[in-house]
Amino acid sequence: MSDIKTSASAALRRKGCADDAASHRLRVMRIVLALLGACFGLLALFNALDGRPVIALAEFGMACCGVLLLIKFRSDQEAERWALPLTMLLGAVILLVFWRKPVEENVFFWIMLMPVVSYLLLGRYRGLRYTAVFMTLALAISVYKFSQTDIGYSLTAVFNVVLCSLCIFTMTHAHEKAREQVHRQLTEAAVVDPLTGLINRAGLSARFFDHRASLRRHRRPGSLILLDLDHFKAINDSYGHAVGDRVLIWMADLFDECLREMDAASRIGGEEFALLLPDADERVALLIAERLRGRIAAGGCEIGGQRIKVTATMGVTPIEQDDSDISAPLMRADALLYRGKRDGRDRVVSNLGSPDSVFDNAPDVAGLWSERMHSP
Ligand SMILES: Nc1nc2c(ncn2[C@@H]2O[C@H](COP(=O)(O)OP(=O)(O)OP(=O)(O)O)[C@@H](O)[C@H]2O)c(=O)[nH]1
Repeated sequence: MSDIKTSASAALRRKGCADDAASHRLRVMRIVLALLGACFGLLALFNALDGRPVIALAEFGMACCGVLLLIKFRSDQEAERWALPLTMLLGAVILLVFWRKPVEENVFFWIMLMPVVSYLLLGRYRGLRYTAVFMTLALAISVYKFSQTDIGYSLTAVFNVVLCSLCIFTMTHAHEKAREQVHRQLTEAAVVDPLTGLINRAGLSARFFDHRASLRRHRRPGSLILLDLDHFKAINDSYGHAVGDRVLIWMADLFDECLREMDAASRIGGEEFALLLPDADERVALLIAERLRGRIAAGGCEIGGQRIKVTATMGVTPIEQDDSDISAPLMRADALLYRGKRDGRDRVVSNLGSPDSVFDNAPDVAGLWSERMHSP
């Protein structure tokens, strides 16, 4: 029903506890830049003391670049944008030094660093492609250099570098794959209710932010239905907790049946559900809530051959332009829901009035419903 993965990362990002791909990249990039700055600074110092001022100056320039970029990179977007150019620049510098220097085995160490850096900065797929290209070029340069007479390193050294690089390449790939899997699982677990498979409040909050962006950009309406099962404690007491659980799952299935792809159904409490309906004004949301209420009350829930009477009370509210987060519409819907509970339960309450009074003289109700159910 909802794009759980998108919700998950967005929810975590907004909760500030994300190991989301972009913020992971930003953190890694800052570490890489700090290390490069320090390494080039040290190399510049050694070369200056060793009487090689030109190289020392170039290395000092690289160290300054690293530090400047470290100060500049503050946002996830910048990290995403600069990850590839930075990796390419570093790879190009290493290959250039390797190509230019006739006797320089030290460059081998830097070559072996590249798989790790590219996987960390580019992720699994781009890291794999980039490392493959980089390693092929490095190997081609080694082979070319062997064809030269002034070669400064042995075939054994090259063989060891190739083996070591392959090991690092494979281990980094395996590690990045495992990290991504764990990240995905954790992200999903953080926003999915394990019993019903619906998103939880964090997931709903993420969907709300997505919806709010489109609400502000395109001025599309949106509504929220807060639904609470009536006397659920009595169901648990009469039939047992396991049957209560089955009723909750049945509710989730019902949402799957009655809502569209773009709607977000969430379980935000024990027997409390919130339905975020993008592109539905208050009137349409009221109609949907009333149809849903009718479906729940009419059929009841059949579990293990016995029919369990289930009813629900709902509060319906439109999403307002200035709702800064999901708690604002939730509070409004909760007040309406409370009114419904107080007035006898098994009803839908909105500020428009009762569904009967709103739809009594509306010949377009069936059309409104079918139009909504057939849109994506
Ligand atoms: N089976 C099951 N029961 C749950 C779960 N989470 C909460 N509950 C139960 O849901 C019941 C909620 O009871 P109340 O808050 O009194 O609400 P209610 O009985 O539905 O009464 P009203 O909301 O006033 O109509 C409690 O008995 C909780 O133990 C769950 O995951 N599974």
